[in-house]
Amino acid sequence: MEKFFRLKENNTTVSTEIMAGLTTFFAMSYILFVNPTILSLSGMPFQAVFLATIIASAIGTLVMGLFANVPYAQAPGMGLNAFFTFTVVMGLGYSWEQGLAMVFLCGIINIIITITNLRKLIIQSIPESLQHAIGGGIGIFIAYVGIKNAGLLQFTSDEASIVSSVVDGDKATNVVSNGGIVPALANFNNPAIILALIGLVITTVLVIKNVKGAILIGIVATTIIAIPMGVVDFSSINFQENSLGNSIKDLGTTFGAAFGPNGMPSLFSDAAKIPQVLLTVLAFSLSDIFDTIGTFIGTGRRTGIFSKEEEESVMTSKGIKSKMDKALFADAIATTAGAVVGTSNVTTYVESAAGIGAGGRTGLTSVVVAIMFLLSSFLSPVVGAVPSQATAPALILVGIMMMASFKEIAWTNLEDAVPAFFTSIFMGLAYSISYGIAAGFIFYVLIKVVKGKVKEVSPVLWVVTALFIINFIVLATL
Ligand SMILES: Nc1nc2[nH]cnc2c(=O)[nH]1
Repeated sequence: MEKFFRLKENNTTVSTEIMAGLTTFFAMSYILFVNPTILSLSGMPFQAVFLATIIASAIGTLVMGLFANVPYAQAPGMGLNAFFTFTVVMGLGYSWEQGLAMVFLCGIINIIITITNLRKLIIQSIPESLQHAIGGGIGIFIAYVGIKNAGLLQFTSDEASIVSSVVDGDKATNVVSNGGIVPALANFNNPAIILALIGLVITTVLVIKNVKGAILIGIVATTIIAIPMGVVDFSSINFQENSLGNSIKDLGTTFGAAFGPNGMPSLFSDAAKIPQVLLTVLAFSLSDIFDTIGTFIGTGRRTGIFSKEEEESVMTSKGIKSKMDKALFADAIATTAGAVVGTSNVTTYVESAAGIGAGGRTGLTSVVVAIMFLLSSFLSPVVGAVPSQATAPALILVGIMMMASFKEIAWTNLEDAVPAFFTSIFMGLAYSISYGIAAGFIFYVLIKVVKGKVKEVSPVLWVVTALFIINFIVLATL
């Protein structure tokens, strides 16, 4: 174990890595239930997506741990599963099988740009100030995920602002609203939100006091407190209905569906639709590629998981040799594997920062997360019992830690501050890592042009910025 993961060299121990793995797993375990909920709205069977989520996350996370030896975990991303269901299937009218075929193509593009060093060129082209902004922005993003999961905010939409809604019986299951939706502080009048506050206080105190395992202790303590408060009810767990047998039976429907008659072949049968198919694959790819790059730059820099020398060797070395190369490769193959089993894009999760914050430094952390994913195929009801209010404080605190990158940005110089704002704060508000990066790039290029400093914009940055603009125009007109 010591030799394989080089624990001593990375200043860590087996117990720290296990604690970090559990922390990351519980911080991201919501995806086991949220991903099937979102993707099943596209017509995919819930139980099949549940198992596909586990299989794809476990494969991606294991490769990350065993091949790259870094403490990152993977799972289907929350931005792209919504894009899959609400834009590609419901909006553009593709079948979910065709959607999976597009995700598969996106995975192949990811693999190609990773092994041909194109991804390194892209990373190299991101200006230093924007790299720090991405780091701090991911802090805002993850803290915002935590604040929302804790239930600290409520959103009210006036009727005129509702763009579309899905209604099931007398219940709206999905509502899309424009800017007329307004966030506000929630009312502290129910046990769930009071539990979130208790969890936040416990975790803050433990973190400030530098207690070992603070974040995981916070999650466990909050879950235990949730039982007498009635937020978690173990007696209502239905082991029968959520059995592994049921999920395996259903998996046959999604496994390989990307290549069935309703999938890949039908995607290219109508020549008139091919441009739209290619642009949709481009939208998937841009978002996926920049999400991962952002997550690695944002979380790896500050913690030293990817050292300065490592980053430099990434730029000069050929092939897949450095840790970062291997991590990017592990990320690239996970989306492809996910499309085969039946889920939208699998990506490196920002929640990995929670385990890194708890001291995780090697692939052993990821192996623990992968084992937990596999175990949850048997124990899904128990995993589901950890309430989101218990993991939310971990996300908020880790987000705060990541915002330290902001100190590297010259906020008083508007030439730096404007792109940094869009890359970071807007990333959180738009709830998308890659669209934050896109907005940051666009304003960076604009400002350099206006200032007569065009030479400072690398060719790769020009191309990527142009692709993002095309992407936004296409999404607006589809
Ligand atoms: N990097 C990343 N982390 C996530 N955690 C939850 N959803 C996402 C996502 O889309 N990207």
